[in-house]
Amino acid sequence: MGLLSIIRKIKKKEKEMRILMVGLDNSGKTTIVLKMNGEDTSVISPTLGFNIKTIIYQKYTLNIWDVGGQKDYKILLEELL
Ligand SMILES: Nc1nc2c(ncn2[C@@H]2O[C@H](COP(=O)(O)OP(=O)(O)OP(=O)(O)O)[C@@H](O)[C@H]2O)c(=O)[nH]1
Ligand SMILES: [Mg+2]
Repeated sequence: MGLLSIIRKIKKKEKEMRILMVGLDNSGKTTIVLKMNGEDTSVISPTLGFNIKTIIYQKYTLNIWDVGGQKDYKILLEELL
């Protein structure tokens, strides 16, 4: 199932949504976000805290929260979930 089908299924009416990227540190979360946005992925550093990137995908606005996977950020993640 593609990203657009998943989005359509979850929220048929809402055009803006928040996507939380979670996973272990060094697992490739930031790389995925950058790739989705067509950005360079040749130099990537561990995410400190979190970064928010807004991507317009067809008629949807996706606010992607890319959360650092290091154990120091587990408390932060619990707050965001
Ligand atoms: N071989 C390979 N390396 C990858 C892939 N995706 C990401 N990487 C590399 O893995 C490393 C970590 O990628 P990140 O995107 O920073 O991982 P992250 O999950 O955001 O890490 P944190 O921010 O620490 O939580 C980087 O050096 C990437 O270039 C992949 O599909 N294959
Ligand atoms: Mg990262």
